[in-house]
Amino acid sequence: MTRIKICGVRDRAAIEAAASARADYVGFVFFSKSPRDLSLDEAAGLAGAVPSGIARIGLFVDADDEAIGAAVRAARLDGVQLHGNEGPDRAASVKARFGVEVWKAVPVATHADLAAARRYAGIADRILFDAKTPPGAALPGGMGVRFDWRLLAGFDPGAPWGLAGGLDASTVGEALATTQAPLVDVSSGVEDTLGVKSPAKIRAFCEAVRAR
Ligand SMILES: O=C(O)c1ccccc1NCC(=O)[C@H](O)[C@H](O)COP(=O)(O)O
Repeated sequence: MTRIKICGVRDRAAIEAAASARADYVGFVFFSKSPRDLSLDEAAGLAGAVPSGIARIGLFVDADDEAIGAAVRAARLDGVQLHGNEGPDRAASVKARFGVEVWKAVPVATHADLAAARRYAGIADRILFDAKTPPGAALPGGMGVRFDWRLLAGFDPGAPWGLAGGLDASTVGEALATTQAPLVDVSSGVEDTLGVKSPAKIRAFCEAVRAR
């Protein structure tokens, strides 16, 4: 069954919607430039609202150990998603130090970008293929940008993986048919406005995935 991650949750209604729609993961963003950024206190409060059976993944962009450690403890994170320029050595170091799952986001625009993913095989617990945002973009992810999913057809990164970038309830079926992704990750596609999750869109997204 395709796994689902709802990224960038900021309130209990989004967590409840994700839980009732049987999402597998919720993502907490720890990146001050993001409209989805959470303080440690906010994250700790939200973590308490996540039912067992849903894993909490913290998203970081080139963060240091101090920042990651504080968030892992405050939000009792099950995993860390590295969404910046972290190389394989940094991914390995985060895994060894914090003992949580490590996901590495790999930005994709062309076929050549896929090769980068293999550097994380055997190190990252999951590789997340996300669209490369345009130069000068406000954020390196979470912007509803998609890439050509056909690039992933038949590609084996050598590790568990997932697909992100520009997914929503109306596109995820085609994305899954094209890529056979074992996990899909969505943020802006289940929002009403930037950073504000829609429980109805979360439910519709999960239903579209499960309908496959
Ligand atoms: O969500 C953010 O604000 C964010 C900030 C910095 C790096 C990554 C960020 N989000 C990543 C995601 O939420 C997802 O992994 C992915 O990019 C999908 O986003 P979307 O295209 O909006 O569905």
